[in-house]
Amino acid sequence: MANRERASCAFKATRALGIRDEEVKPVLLNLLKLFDMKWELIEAEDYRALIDAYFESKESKMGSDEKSLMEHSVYERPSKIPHLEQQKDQISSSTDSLSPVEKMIFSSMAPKDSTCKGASCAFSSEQLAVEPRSSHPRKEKMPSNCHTRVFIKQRTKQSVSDEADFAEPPAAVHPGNVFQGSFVGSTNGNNLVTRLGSQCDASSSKDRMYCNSNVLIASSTSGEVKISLNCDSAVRCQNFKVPDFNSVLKYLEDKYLKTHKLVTPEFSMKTLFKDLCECYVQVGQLHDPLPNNKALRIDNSDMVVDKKASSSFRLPHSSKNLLKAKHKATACDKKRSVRSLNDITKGAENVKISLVDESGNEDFPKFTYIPQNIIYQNAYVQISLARIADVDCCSSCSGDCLSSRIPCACARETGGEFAYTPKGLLKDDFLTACVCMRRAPKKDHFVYCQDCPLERSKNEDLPEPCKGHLLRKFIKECWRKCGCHMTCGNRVVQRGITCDLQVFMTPQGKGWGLRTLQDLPKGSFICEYVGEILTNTELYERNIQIQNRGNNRHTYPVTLDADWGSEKVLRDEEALCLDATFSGNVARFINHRCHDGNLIDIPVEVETPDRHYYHLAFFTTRDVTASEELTWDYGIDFDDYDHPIKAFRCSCGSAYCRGN
Ligand SMILES: C[S@@+](CC[C@H](N)C(=O)[O-])C[C@H]1O[C@@H](n2cnc3c(N)ncnc32)[C@H](O)[C@@H]1O
Repeated sequence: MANRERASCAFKATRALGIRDEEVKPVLLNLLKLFDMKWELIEAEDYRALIDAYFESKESKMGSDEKSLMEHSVYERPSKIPHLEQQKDQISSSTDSLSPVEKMIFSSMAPKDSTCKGASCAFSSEQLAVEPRSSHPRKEKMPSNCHTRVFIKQRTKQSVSDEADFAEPPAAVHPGNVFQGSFVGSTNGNNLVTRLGSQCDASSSKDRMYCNSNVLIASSTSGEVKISLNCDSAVRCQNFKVPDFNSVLKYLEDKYLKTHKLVTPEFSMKTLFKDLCECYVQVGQLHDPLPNNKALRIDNSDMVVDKKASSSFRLPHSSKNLLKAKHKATACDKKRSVRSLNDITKGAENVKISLVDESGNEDFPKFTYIPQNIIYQNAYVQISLARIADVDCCSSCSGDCLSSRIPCACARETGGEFAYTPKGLLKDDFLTACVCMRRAPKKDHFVYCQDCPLERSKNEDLPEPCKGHLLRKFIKECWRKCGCHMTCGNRVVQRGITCDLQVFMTPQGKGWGLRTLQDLPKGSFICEYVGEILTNTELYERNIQIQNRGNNRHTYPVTLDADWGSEKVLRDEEALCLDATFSGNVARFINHRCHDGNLIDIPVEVETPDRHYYHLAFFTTRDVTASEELTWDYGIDFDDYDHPIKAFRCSCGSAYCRGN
């Protein structure tokens, strides 16, 4: 790959964390210099060297107040990359810059000439990586098979057993010993060093040299506590991969919850740490614990917190409860961490779609990701090649229909012209017509049902007359029976998502939202609205069930049937709707904006020649810049109090807001 491409990939990775390209650029240039243009060192582990360096540079530019604010309330920096640390050749060989506690840990853990021998590993002060406390990045070196470790630092004056928020990011994580032993404590003036591990004898420096120092806790009267975990038995496991620490914590938490371990009288911090080490080793061997299904349920149990965005060693909330720590409110309590998922689609789309919660407070959404519509139960969607007549397809075409002089049969729907440009964007005229029909509909843009299913759902006995349904312009894409290639320019929606999207927690209280991580020109296809296809009857029953459970709906079903508004009476068990509440794609996160949303939903006919079933696709109504939230007008009548789905109080921020 050329430098330019590699740089743009690096920016993509940092954009995913909400960092602007201009801020990353100087850091990237510095790193390239430092690493002698060795891109692979920067790209390793999802650009962690770059992200690390970015935060270091940010911290070094800040005043101390700002620094502590950042440490306590905004981001938690990703952890160091151990093997990169080894590669940096400017290595500090002294402990001068270490805090008293750090020095104490090093000097008590092993003598300076200690070595690594197979699985048994002792550290020298030079060998241990230390999370820099100063704003100046310090280069560290570690022995090759002792390349990871954990440091946990607490800034409050509590004892370690009260610890409930291990908020400092780990410097590195090392596969080491599963420990089996007892506490051994030693005091040194105002400082206390505690070691856990059966094979250690704190009184013997010789033993210490080769002992399997499993947990070392050091505290000082200034309130600083450091905990070092060493689980080096994992070194012996051939298939061990350094796990994400949040996954380890979740694993441990689940284990405890299942067995009610914490309520047993045997509970102690020692056993907790022992278990933590064991879980570390276990998760390190479970490389791909989840089957890569097309549709996987996302819930907290298979949540993997992205290392990049959340490498801090922080106990999940329920773990905090489990610890039952009497935790006094301190500045540390308020510390939040960016929590993220690397890909909510779990590989089901062409592109990864990340999710970030910069507030660090939210539960991840629970739903099943599906990349294509699925029929819930009774919806009658008839897809068959036999139903597509020759006039409904372009079987004699080849290659790219857009390049042919005469538009093929598939362009008939869009007035004999294709809806797309050769660049895959919606043509301006077509888009403008769609937007105008939506934002300034004329009388003749509405159709009225004789017996409206929507009104029936509001009042079955005495339905009001139909209020009218907006006519829609359709796109017709080429499909299987067409002779053209899959790369034909008239196949945009069916090729799926191609842009860089991210689900994020909106700061305006709208819940999760969707944003773009790249600039998007007007007319770009974003995604389809994917969900379960239900009949109107099924949707009605589902709404009642949701209400009976005392819940409000959080997703908005859309009507998916152009027969609505037709002359014939549309029966409830025929009318189709799309609901993404339980199963859906990324579109379920797109929030509403009154009138001037930057997206519009347009029906697309793909595999059926009629409009009983169609796809609903989102396109940008204007140029959209990277990091802008994507929104569309749900078409809600906020004054319709009889509507089966209660409207929310709108905080779209539009000058034309109808619902606040
Ligand atoms: C399709 S979902 C969008 C994703 C949703 N925010 C979430 O967290 O899953 C629709 C729901 O989002 C919220 N929402 C969407 N647009 C909103 C707006 N403009 N103001 C307030 N809440 C909004 C409402 O709770 C609505 O029921």
